[in-house]
Amino acid sequence: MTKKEFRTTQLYRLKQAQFTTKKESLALTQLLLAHPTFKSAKSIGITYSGALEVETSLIIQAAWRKGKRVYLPKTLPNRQMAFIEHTAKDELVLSSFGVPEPRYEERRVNNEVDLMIVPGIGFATDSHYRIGFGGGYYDRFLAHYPGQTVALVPTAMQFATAEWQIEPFDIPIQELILA
Ligand SMILES: Nc1nc2c(c(=O)[nH]1)N(C=O)[C@@H](CNc1ccc(C(=O)N[C@@H](CCC(=O)O)C(=O)O)cc1)CN2
Ligand SMILES: Nc1ncnc2c1ncn2[C@@H]1O[C@H](COP(=O)(O)OP(=O)(O)OP(=O)(O)O)[C@@H](O)[C@H]1O
Repeated sequence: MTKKEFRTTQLYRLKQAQFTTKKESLALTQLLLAHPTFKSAKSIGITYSGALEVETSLIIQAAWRKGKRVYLPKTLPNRQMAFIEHTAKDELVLSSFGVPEPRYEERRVNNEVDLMIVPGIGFATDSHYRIGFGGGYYDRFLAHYPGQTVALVPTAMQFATAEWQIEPFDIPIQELILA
């Protein structure tokens, strides 16, 4: 299947499964918090979640409580992203994608966080390939990212093998945490 064809059917599936995904978010959050890579990370990159995704606000709060620094992506022209530090007091703006994003501030950029929690809409549990909403933001970003990558994968996003086409620029995720 082309990525475009896969996205069409997968977004429909995720809409049907959205309450199950939200329920699975709590268990996935607990698995992440117990994970050695998360425990040892001093800085994490994460997004605020959309309606079809694993809920991330509890992860962000837990990371702050444990003294970690939290970075959110600011999307930039040419499908680039910069990760900007997020603290409890700063205000966010709704991006065109529909999730809260920070304002760009050069002195708060860190594109080399210890751990990147990567969103997506489908993950292959054999090869760890992912497919996202189609912006190509993470493929571009991960090509130059030196840290650890992890994804939280609810049942509706799990595929034994990739049913979509894999392209040369696709980058597998190091660790999948499965609901
Ligand atoms: N919660 C969350 N935040 C995230 C992502 C994500 O997957 N999840 N992203 C993961 O990458 C980035 C935003 N991704 C985006 C993906 C597509 C479009 C976009 O412009 N879509 C067009 C149609 C796509 C196209 O160009 O063909 C549109 O909506 O009109 C924008 C942002 C950063 N933040
Ligand atoms: N490393 C890269 N360099 C240049 N272009 C890229 C790179 N990675 C992806 N692209 C471009 O981005 C487009 C979208 O890629 P793809 O369909 O894999 O997005 P995605 O992984 O689903 O989205 P996202 O990473 O934003 O969640 C591709 O058609 C490709 O042209």
